[in-house]
Amino acid sequence: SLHTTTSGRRPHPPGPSGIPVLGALPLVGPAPHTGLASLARKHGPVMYLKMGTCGVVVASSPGAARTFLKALDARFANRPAMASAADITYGCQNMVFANYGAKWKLMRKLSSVHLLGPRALADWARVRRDEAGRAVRGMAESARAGRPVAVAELLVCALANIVGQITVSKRVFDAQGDESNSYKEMIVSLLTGTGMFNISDFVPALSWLDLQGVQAKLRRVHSQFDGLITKLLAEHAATAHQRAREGRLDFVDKLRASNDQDEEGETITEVNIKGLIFDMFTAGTDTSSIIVEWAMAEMLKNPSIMARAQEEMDRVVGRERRLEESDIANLPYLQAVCKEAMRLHPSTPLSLPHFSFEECEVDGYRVPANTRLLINIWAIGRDPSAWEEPLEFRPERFLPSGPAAKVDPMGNNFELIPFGAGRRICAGKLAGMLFVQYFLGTLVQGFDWRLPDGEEKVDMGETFGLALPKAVPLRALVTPRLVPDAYA
Ligand code: HEM
Repeated sequence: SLHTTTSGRRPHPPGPSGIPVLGALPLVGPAPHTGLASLARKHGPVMYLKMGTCGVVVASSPGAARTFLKALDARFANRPAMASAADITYGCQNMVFANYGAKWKLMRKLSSVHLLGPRALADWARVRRDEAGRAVRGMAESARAGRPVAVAELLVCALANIVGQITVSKRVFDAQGDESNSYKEMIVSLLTGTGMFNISDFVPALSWLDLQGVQAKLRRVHSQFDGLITKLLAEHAATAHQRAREGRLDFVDKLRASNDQDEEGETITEVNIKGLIFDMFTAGTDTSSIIVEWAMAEMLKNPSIMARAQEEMDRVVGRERRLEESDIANLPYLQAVCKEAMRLHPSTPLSLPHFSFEECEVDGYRVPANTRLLINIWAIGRDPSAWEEPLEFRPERFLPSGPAAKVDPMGNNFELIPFGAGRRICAGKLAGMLFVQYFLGTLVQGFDWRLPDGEEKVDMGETFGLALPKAVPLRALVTPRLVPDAYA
């Protein structure tokens, strides 16, 4: 038949042929999400290519994502061994890069029960309200001083303080400034380093050369980060008695306690604990802040969208008090803005790589065992067969009367999968959604926004890594719009 080669085996899905050794790597270019999207326009939504010695399959349409993350989800639930990942994640003993197996399951379950599931999230509401309050006070101060607000830095700082409190009972940064800047730099270097198409990962024979210098840089940043985590854990140990006496255990306390219950013979080691803290600080902070920053940039570019969002705030919340999380359900336009920002600016454009256990068949083609799977979330959100005017920032499409009213981003509708889908879907999707809605809402309700004098246009360029932040961080001037008491 058409799909049988002379050897009697089915062929791989279509794709570009590359050059010796590097394969298709040079075709992908420095911004792989766009490079792979243009290759997919030529070769199709299920594309197979060689990157170095590795086989890679790329899904670039909602239908292709459904095939891999629903029909074939179990077979692709592993993670590839990546040199750049092993260097920064305690040899993949964290959750994000763990192989699909009993240890991963246990880490995921404990994280959900004690940190990221609906009940745990409700328990930490006070921490989020507190940090949003501090952020708002800091912004009111910037307003008085006529100083622009650096949106991403402000948010990363607030989110890291939330993560610090719920994992190890510690606010990690007292104020914005040098300390939070260096922390943000650490995260950014880690995310850009891991997301980069690292030649060593694809051509293991060349890995000792570290051609791009990625691993050396990652190892440096990682040892800095490990220093921070080690210090936090030492302080944490010193105050364990007090927390036990007062009955207010944090995530790390609960992880340790879970070992006494001997879950199916699996235990959480001290290295796993470090790995999980690392995951929460990296996966849990810059992802949400990137989306809020993009949403603010889009609204500064489109003032009528900002006006509509603020009009909704005035009607539903008023100006006498700050937004609360319980208001979000009554703010459909805010929700629509968040979805639209996630569609056009997903924080992890190629998701995280998956890896197949065994050979399988897709649309009559053969995908071998040990193939990497990339889901081009970025291209899917801009797919013209799924979205009207895909490049326009138009929150109205998600309103109850709009064409995408029923599309939710939680992994059920494959045209919008900012958190991925299936077994490996983002473990923090509820927290991420809440962070984005609550913090974006707080910024929009609390302040009027304008660009600093002399800046006429918002720069909308992207920087590619594992995450996709704005190339130029957004800075803007704010004016309070609530009664003064609301900022106290
Ligand atoms: C809006 C914010 C966020 C976005 C867009 C996002 C997106 C993603 C994506 C695309 C993945 C990969 C899914 C896959 O492999 O198929 C992922 C994995 C993960 N995320 Fe998130 N994330 C966000 C926030 C968070 C938060 C707040 C946390 C925790 C505090 C978190 C923790 C994780 C973890 C632990 C994984 C690995 C799951 C696994 O491998 O089983 N994320 N996220």
